[in-house]
Order: sequence, then C-alpha cells, then structure tokens
Amino acid sequence: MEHGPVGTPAVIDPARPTGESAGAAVERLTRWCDDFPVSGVRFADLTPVFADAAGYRSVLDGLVAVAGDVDLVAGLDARGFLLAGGVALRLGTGVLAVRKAGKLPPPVHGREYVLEYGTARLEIPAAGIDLTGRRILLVDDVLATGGTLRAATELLESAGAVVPAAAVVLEIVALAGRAALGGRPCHSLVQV
Ligand SMILES: O=P(O)(O)OC[C@H]1O[C@H](OP(=O)(O)OP(=O)(O)O)[C@H](O)[C@@H]1O
Ligand SMILES: Nc1ncnc2[nH]cnc12
Repeated sequence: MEHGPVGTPAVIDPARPTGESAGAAVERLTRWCDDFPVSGVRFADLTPVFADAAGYRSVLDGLVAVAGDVDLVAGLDARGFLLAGGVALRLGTGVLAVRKAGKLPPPVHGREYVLEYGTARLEIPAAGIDLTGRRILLVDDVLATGGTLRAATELLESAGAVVPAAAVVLEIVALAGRAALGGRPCHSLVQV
C-alpha cells in the first residue's frame, strides 16, 4: 500500500500480489484465546487476519481457488459473512447470509445444531429466494466440531439447493469436524 501526503487516502493496487500465503497470514495474525467463550475452549479469532489487507486478500485468494463450479456463495453468521461477500464478488455470483436464529423476518427455514460451546440455530429465508437447484459454496472462517457447517449444508439442501463443497480458512483438526461432515467435501486453507 502506498501513502500520499498526510490526509490523502491510501492507494491500493488490487492487482499487486501480497507475497504472503494464507497459511503465513493466519499463523501471523490469528489470536488464540484461552477459555473463550467458555472455560476449556481455546478459541481461534481470525478477526485480525481479515483486518489486515494482505491477510484478507490471501485468504480470499485461497477460498476462490478451491471454490469450484457454483452459482451462489453462502456465508455463516458472523465471520463467514466477511469471507462470502469477497469470494462472491471475485466469482461473479450473488451472496447469501446464513443467519443465526431470530435475525430474519418469517417465513424461514431453520435448523438446530450443537457447537463446542452450546447449541444454536441457523436460518435462511423461505420466501423471496428460490434455492431449488442452486449450486452453493458454503464459506466460513473456522471448522471446529463441524456442527455449524453440517447444519448449514442440511438447511440449504432442505431448501432444494446443492452444496458441492464447503471452504473454510482454518480447520482445528483435533475437534474432528471433518468426520461430522460425513464425507461431504470441505476445503480448509490451513490446518492446526
Ligand atoms: O465447527 P463448529 O464447532 O460448528 O464451529 C465453527 C463455528 O464456530 C464459530 O462461530 P460462532 O458460532 O462462535 O459464531 P460467530 O461467528 O458469530 O462468533 C466459527 O465462526 C464457525 O462458524
Ligand atoms: N475453538 C474454536 N475457535 C473458533 N471457533 C470455534 N467454533 C467452535 N470452536 C471454535
């Protein structure tokens, strides 16, 4: 990034390669938080990765590279939204927010699921968008136990969509999320 005189906006060249891999950016910038949100959980917070221009670009590049043939990108509430919009823009598709419960006006399709630290429910609109036959890439920041991605996949499938694959930035291998996905393809850019 180049800076002009003080007070002028930074100039960003979108074509310039950052030179840093997604793996290096995630390792450099991920904030690991012990006992969050509950005791015993070591939480991977990728917020600093996305707030870093090189980091954000490298993870978007990585997700786009594994996206495959899809016509819609869906992001998981909440950090998945930051990724899905960028990936969709690069792929030339639309973007769908898969929301946590209570955020969307009815009617909705919903699905409960279990995470490392509790239970939750995901929802998508049941009106206004026809997902029948749509090929959807699911995008999120972290694959941990797999409960979120599994529920989102089942939710989209129940609405008639096809989910050829999911893609995440970071996979926490010890939490065995991949097994919970029951063989459904999931690309992860970085595994810890
Ligand atoms: O593989 P799993 O065990 O299901 O966990 C992965 C999910 O957990 C985190 O989200 P969280 O539900 O904490 O929500 P947030 O993005 O709103 O913080 C993360 O962003 C994933 O969406
Ligand atoms: N350890 C963890 N870090 C980030 N997101 C998570 N979701 C579930 N477990 C998580």
